[in-house]
Amino acid sequence: MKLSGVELRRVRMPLVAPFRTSFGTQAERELLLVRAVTPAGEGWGECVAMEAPLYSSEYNDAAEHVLRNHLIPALLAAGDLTAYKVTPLLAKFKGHRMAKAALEMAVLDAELRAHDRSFAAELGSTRDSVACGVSVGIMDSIPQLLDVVGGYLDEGYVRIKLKIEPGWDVEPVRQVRERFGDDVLLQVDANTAYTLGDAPLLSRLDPFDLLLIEQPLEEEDVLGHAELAKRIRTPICLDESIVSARAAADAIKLGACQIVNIKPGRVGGYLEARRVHDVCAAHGVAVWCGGMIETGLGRAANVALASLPGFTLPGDTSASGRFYRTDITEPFVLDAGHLPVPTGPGLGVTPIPDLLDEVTTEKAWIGS
Ligand SMILES: CSCC[C@@H](NC(=O)CCC(=O)O)C(=O)O
Ligand SMILES: [Mg+2]
Repeated sequence: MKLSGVELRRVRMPLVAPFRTSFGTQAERELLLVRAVTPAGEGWGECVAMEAPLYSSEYNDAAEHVLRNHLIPALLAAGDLTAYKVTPLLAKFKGHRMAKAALEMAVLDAELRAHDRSFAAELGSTRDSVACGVSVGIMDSIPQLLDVVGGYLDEGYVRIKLKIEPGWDVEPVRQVRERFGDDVLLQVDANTAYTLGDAPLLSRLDPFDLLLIEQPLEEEDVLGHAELAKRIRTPICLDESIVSARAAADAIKLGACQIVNIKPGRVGGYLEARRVHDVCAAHGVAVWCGGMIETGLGRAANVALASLPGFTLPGDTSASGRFYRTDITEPFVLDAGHLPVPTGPGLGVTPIPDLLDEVTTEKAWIGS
């Protein structure tokens, strides 16, 4: 199919509550949406970069700039286009995986809608719903944390993930275990906040039977994670370090991780995310679907991805209401701790025009 043009939208959505991680606190989500227009119809993509380069080197202004000036023009010039051609066509541009992922997602959505085929069918889904975990930010106090965790368990979430950082790690985990027991599936995410020298501290998490500790060290310290894995019992899961299927294979071979958090935006798209899934499955490594506070668009695609066979751990595929009072699509609502896998063509969801316009701060058209 031919790409007629692409609309870029900057969107700003308030969060229901501030979300604090080891790299900062967010009270709203600024993000970039991509609408790919073809003669056969249109498709939507969501860029998961943040307002500032705090999670990774990407951020919204840079994603918009590289899309507008390099990535979209390359696809406009390509003539006949399919989603599977996007990565090879954009390979000459280094990095910018989240920007590339958003563009590929929009082209894939347009193509699948035109063929009346769902993301789930295309990716290789084997389930019609996925078990959902929830990510809990760093709180002002332990009592506040326990209230929030209790609320999510009452809502039916099947797994709790606690954000940690030096000074907020062992004690919150101990208190959650004491209040809610040993049967709750519990894990922690450090977002690179520790160093190998913290191994003795991190080993104090071992008695709490955590599913995993996510990205304790900085993203480039793969060998450090391999060494840490020898010093603590809690399984190590990598997030920020895994930027491609090749990076996953290397990290697994080096013993740097026993579990992988897959985020399509971080690895350059849903097609590469499936390759990461396949590489991990080949090594017997469990994966789960991470989250980047997506709108219902990215959430729909993530739930489809999370229904592949190797996704054996609950992901951060929470309901729309975890972060947003009003989503820009029909909201994803938890049902007995699960979300249904969208079955409609493409993403299976589309933005609700009035709601999207309410949160749109800028629009730009690139194309004919
Ligand atoms: C937008 S930054 C959030 C990154 C963080 N994501 C979450 O904690 C899950 C957020 C979600 O549920 O969408 C992670 O490192 O895993
Ligand atoms: Mg993480």
